[in-house]
Amino acid sequence: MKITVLNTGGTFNKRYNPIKGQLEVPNDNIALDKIVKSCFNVKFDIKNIVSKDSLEFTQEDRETILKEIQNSTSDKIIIIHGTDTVDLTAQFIDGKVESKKIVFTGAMVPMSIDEVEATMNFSQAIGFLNAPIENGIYLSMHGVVIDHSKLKKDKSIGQFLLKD
Ligand SMILES: NC(=O)C[C@H](N)C(=O)O
Repeated sequence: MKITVLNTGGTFNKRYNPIKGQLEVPNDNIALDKIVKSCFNVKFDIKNIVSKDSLEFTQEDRETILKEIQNSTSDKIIIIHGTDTVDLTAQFIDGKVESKKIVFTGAMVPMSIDEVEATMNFSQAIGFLNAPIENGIYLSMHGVVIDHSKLKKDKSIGQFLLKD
């Protein structure tokens, strides 16, 4: 199986910069590389297209993501995205892409601080894409992979919960 991964930054990728004394979104794929090296049955094509906290995303960044999806020859795409505005990007993409299975994911805690949550959110996206699913725009967070419109970040508790 082949999966394209578009890395757009977010907390998933953040690492501590000891010189500046702060967490930063790096423009590399070190967090992802760590996970995919255990996926012996999947061939990944990983592309770093935006490296930002998603609170700083502009319309141009969302256009960049859309263009990458539309130009991709792959029909299975995972997008690593910051959790604060992943809903906005998923809504923007919705209706503009056909014949693809797109799964957005991210993390509340950087992979560099605690690997569990980021690895779970990403791995469940892989498992989902392994199944015979319909084309669509999905979100993979905190134990579910579901149509993006059905899962929402509760900012007061830092959890993605199913909408009623
Ligand atoms: N957990 C996160 O990813 C939050 C971060 N502010 C972002 O949206 O990039």
